[in-house]
Amino acid sequence: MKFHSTHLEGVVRLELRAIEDERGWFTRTFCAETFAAEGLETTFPQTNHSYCSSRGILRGLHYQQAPRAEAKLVRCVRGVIFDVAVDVRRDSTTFLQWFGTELSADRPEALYVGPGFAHGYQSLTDNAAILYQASEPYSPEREGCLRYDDPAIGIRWPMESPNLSAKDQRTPWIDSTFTGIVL
Ligand SMILES: Cc1cn([C@H]2C[C@H](O)[C@@H](COP(=O)(O)OP(=O)(O)O[C@H]3O[C@H](C)C(=O)[C@H](O)[C@H]3O)O2)c(=O)[nH]c1=O
Repeated sequence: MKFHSTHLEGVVRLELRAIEDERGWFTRTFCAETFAAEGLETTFPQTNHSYCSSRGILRGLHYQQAPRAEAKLVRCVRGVIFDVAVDVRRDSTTFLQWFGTELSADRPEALYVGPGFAHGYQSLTDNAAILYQASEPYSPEREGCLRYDDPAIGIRWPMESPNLSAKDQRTPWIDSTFTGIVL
């Protein structure tokens, strides 16, 4: 696997090696030793699988605050999604900057989103799904939310008028009182 840095320190694109044969292909999606050598989290006590029945669904953007700030290793396992990370680390030089990338189940790739980033994704096909490992257990009491269309962040999503959960619809835009999180 190859690790490609992004303009956000802590968000890394993974190019996985597909070993092909007449049956199909095999790829390793995680390796503690390799991740440790890259300075990435290596312990993922939880794995989540989320499915979007139709294109245009947008989940997020969510993050967990310290001491439950979590890294996520995201793989698209069905269809195609647009995956986004937003830097919410208070003292970061890229505070509130975002990175987005398309992930496809047909390509051996993943996105590592480190602690201190809000994460969200939009389904670009019907029946899209992601499988993602989290470095902290689910802690709703520590959850923070950013609105997908917050002008303070300016994310350019591929599809307009997304289908949101009630929780995400209720999420307000941030104002000057939002100072991010400290890890
Ligand atoms: C995340 C999570 C959720 N839940 C329960 C809580 C709700 O009853 C139900 C759906 O939760 P929610 O609407 O927050 O799911 P998403 O909108 O997909 O949220 C996710 O969206 C973006 C993409 C993320 O990166 C986070 O992992 C996560 O916040 O699953 C759990 O029981 N455990 C969990 O780890």
